[in-house]
Amino acid sequence: MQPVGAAAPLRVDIAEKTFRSSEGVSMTALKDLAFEVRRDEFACLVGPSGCGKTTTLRILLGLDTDFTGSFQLPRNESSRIAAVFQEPILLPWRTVEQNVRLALPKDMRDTDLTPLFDSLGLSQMRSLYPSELSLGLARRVAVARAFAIEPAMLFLDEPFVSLDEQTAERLRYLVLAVWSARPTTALMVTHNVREALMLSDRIILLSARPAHVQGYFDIRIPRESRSPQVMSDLARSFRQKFPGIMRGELGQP
Ligand SMILES: Nc1ncnc2c1ncn2[C@@H]1O[C@H](COP(=O)(O)OP(=O)(O)OP(=O)(O)O)[C@@H](O)[C@H]1O
Repeated sequence: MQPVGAAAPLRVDIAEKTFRSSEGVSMTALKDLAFEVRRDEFACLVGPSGCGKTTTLRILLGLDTDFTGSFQLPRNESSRIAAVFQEPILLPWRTVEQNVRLALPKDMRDTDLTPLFDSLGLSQMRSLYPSELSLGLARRVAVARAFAIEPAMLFLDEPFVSLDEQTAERLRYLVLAVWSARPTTALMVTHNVREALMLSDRIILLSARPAHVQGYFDIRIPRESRSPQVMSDLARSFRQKFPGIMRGELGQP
C-alpha cells in the first residue's frame, strides 16, 4: 500500500462478479477484469451494451461488495471519491448553490465556489431550484458538485446521454475545461468512442459479457490539439486497432 500523497493509481483486479437470482439462475457479468488508471489520467471504459460497465463502477464506488477480487482507489490528501451519474440526483428543495455546498466536507465549507460556477456557466443559476433547470443544466450542477469536493477519484457514468447533441457537446467542453484546470484521476463509462477520443488519455475497451479488458488505446496528443482532422485520424487508428468494433455499436467514432 502506498502512503497518502504518493502517486497511487486506480488499480482494479476483479476476479469475478456473478449475479444470482432468487430462482438460482446465475449470470457472470465480470471475469478477470484487471486494469489501471494512472494518477491524474482521464480514462474511458468503453464496451458493448450490457457488458458490465455500470456494474464495474458500482463495485468501485462501494455500492456492490458481492464480488471476488480487489481494487485500490487513488489517494491524495483527501481520498474523496466523486461520481456523476446520468441522473443528476439533486435535492429538489435546495438551490443549485446549496446542492453543491452540501457535498463539501466540513473543512471546505467556506470554499469560494465562484471560479467553479463560472467555468461551468452556472454563475447566474446559483439560486435556482432543480425544477427550474433543464437536464443539461442539472448535469452541469452534478459536475460542479463532483469537482467541488476536489476528489482523489472521479467516476462518470454516461454523463452526456439523453442530451441533444449541441448540449452534450457544450457539456463535454465544460467538463474538459474544469478537468484541465484541476486534473483528477477519472474513469468515465461511455458508449461513444468519439467522446472517449475527445476527452481521454486512455480508452479501456471491454469485451462482451463476462467483461474483461480487450485492449487499450492510449491517446498522447494533448486535448487542445485534437482538431477535427486529428479526431478523425484517431478514430481511424481506433478502428484499425479494433476492427471488430462496428460503427454504431459503440457510437459513431
Ligand atoms: N442487479 C442486477 N441483477 C441481475 N443482473 C444484473 C443486475 N445489474 C446488472 N445486471 C446484468 O449484468 C449485466 C451487466 O450490466 P451493466 O448495467 O453493468 O452493463 P453496462 O455495460 O453498463 O450496460 P449499458 O451499456 O447497456 O448501460 C447485464 O446483463 C445486466 O442485465
